[in-house]
Amino acid sequence: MSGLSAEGLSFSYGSRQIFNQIDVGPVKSGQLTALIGPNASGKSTLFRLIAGLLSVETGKVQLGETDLTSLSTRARLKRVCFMPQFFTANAALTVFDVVMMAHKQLQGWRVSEADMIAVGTALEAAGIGHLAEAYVSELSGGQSQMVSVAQALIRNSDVYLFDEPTSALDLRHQLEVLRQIRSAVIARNAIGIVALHDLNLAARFADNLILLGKGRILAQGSPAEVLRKQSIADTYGVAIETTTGPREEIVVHAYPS
Ligand SMILES: Nc1ncnc2c1ncn2[C@@H]1O[C@H](COP(=O)(O)OP(=O)(O)OP(=O)(O)O)[C@@H](O)[C@H]1O
Repeated sequence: MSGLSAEGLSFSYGSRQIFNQIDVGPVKSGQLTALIGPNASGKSTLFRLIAGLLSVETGKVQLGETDLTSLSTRARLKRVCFMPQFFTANAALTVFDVVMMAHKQLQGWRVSEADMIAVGTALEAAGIGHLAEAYVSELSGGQSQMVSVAQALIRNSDVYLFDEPTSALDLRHQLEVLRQIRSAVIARNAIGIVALHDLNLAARFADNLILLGKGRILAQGSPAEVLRKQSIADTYGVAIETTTGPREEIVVHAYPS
């Protein structure tokens, strides 16, 4: 498998056009890419189109040599794992149950000892082993988000799409979850894209950024290439200054323009 790319992608919700013939990527495997852009710029819609949860009007989504738009839903779901922005699950299930369901999805429901161990290990790795027996209806917003990340990372996919996986997390958990996502994507040589609003987290954890604005790809490249004063000012309507942090990462300081 090599990169993920979209060519000539068009999509509308009814009469409302969101994308008109856009090209995305190629997004490389074995590194983390952050999808950034203001509210309503189309990040979730782009993820849903890549995952096949929405159908493209024109264009194709290519994973290496494979045109994903030509695959069956089942085949596509096996290759592309999408973590949505909002967690939904049946309230009568425990955290262990819902992570097991994600693990067994598309594989059949015979649960082996190895499956039990895999889920327990995934929960420990996600730092939520202590929540295994908790009902999902009793979780905080941040705990639910960590369960969603565990559900995604237990899957064995070629492409992982995370829609704002840290929006409900405290500072420590933001860093921990992004570290975990980044290591998993690199270790599996997978394609990983994380939609983020926090440009500093994007600059720190992602190798490449894609800047989306008003349904168009405005920039793609390294944090230094994408986080430029003018493009951020134009896209977000704020003034920014950038400095270099202690780990050579770009740090964005934003001010109302
Ligand atoms: N089901 C839908 N029906 C109609 N319009 C929709 C639907 N979902 C999203 N939209 C519209 O599509 C546009 C892009 O929305 P999308 O959720 O993809 O943006 P986003 O960049 O993920 O936003 P945010 O950062 O606020 O989560 C918005 O204008 C939104 O109102």
